[in-house]
Amino acid sequence: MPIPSLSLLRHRTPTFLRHITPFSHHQNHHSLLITSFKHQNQPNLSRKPPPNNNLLKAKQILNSKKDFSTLSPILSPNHTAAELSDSQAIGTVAASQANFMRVIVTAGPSRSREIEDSSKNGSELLCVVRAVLKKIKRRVLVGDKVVVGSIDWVDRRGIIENVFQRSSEILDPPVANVDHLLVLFSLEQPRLDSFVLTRFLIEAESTGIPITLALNKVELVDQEVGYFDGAVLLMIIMVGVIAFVDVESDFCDLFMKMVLSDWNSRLRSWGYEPLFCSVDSKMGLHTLASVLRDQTTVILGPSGVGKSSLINALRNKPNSHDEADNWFDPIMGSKWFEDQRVGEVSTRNGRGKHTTRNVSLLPLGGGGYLADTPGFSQPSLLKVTKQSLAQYFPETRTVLSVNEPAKCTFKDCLHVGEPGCIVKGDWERYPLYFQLLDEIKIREEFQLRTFGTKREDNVRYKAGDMGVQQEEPRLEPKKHRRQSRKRINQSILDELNELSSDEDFIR
Ligand SMILES: Nc1nc2c(ncn2[C@@H]2O[C@H](COP(=O)(O)OP(=O)(O)OP(=O)(O)O)[C@@H](O)[C@H]2O)c(=O)[nH]1
Ligand SMILES: [Zn+2]
Repeated sequence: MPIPSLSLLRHRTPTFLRHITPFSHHQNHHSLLITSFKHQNQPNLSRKPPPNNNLLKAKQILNSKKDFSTLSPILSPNHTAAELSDSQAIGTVAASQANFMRVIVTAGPSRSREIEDSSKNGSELLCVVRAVLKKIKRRVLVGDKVVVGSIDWVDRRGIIENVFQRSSEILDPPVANVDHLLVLFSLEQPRLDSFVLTRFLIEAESTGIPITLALNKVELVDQEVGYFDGAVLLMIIMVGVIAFVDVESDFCDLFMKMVLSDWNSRLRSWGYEPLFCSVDSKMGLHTLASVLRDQTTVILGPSGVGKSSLINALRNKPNSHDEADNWFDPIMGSKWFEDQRVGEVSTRNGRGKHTTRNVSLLPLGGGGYLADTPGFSQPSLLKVTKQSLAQYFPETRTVLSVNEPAKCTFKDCLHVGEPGCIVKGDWERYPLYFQLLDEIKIREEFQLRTFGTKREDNVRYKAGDMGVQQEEPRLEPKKHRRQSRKRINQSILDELNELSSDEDFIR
């Protein structure tokens, strides 16, 4: 069986998305921090404490009350604005440009004389990152919730002093605290393809972040007569005649409804409730706007499906009379949040031209943020293992969780027809599951041969300081760093391509 997707991978940077558990990120970078914290807080029983230990401790506590950005661990989510000094605020990093971060204030100091009300919420601040954070290599990402200090409210400048614990993190584009993924496809130009859609959905599912599926360009469906073959087309016309519709005017409408309802029922059987929309005809945009409200959403989907167009439409249009629209107060002359560049779809292959570049969180009218991602033809699925694949298909996930006590006979069942397997083959995407499973198996076998271990097992967990779980690379003696990861991934892809062309040859 050919593996059509893989040849495309060669030319594109894959999108890795990952979802992280609290405390698991940044551990490598924070050994300095954690050690210093440990020495302050854990009594050293084997040695007599220095006489000024208590004083030192008290001073630290005082300091951290006044300004909680001293050398302390990542802030926990329950720190509140009440602990802020007058020149501090809490905000969200919305964009990063060279050495500057654009922070949008979400909570100002509560007892400030200058800022008596909460009117600073929504203010854009141009910030640099405090030198010590750079020294200890604490990366500040777009999406991070941060404490900004030394704020000049007139010039809108500040210094990022500390970062809050992240609830999630995706890798490409690097965005923290994403709470929603919008998988966007178009019905036409480029035409919706169930395998490509499945790859994007699996990649999105593997992050654990909630997903909304939206299908754009619905108005193009009635123009694309090639959608059905001749026989089906004839049937539709006959149905139209039988139903006494005015074929001239209503044929397109009927045709569109049939296509949409066909996709609707298919996608529902996959476990999704698709939203149909059109940036051009503005259909479905209000529904989308209300789904996105007050969340940080990252849009992903292939190139040319209309991600940038949708962002522009959502940001410029619905509810523009709402007061909530004015919550974002940019610095005069700021341009980073302005319209996203919309690409042209290549007339030759119906694909977009990869116009999206930097990642920014664009403030939405009704509250919340939306981030664009560059459109890739295929996500790599390099984070998905053959054991985890089934749980990223809602169809099998449901069966597996409903039958939790029963389970499959074998612990490591891959659900490909083993005796005693509770996953049956009566679902549309079962063949796609097989196809992806084959691809992942080949990749894992290759990794096993090359690394001597599977990629997932390259990481081991140990209980670190303060009970924090730490990730550590498990390196095979003398085996590590033989080849760069990039080269190994490239050779996996090369091998897969060879395999698929061999199979073509056998046919
Ligand atoms: N007919 C039609 N065209 C649309 C619609 N939405 C977007 N387009 C067009 O589709 C093309 C691609 O749109 P973009 O917004 O650049 O697509 P994208 O997904 O951001 O593409 P990348 O940036 O390459 O990932 C542009 O020519 C848009 O005008 C729609 O609802 N209907
Ligand atoms: Zn099974």
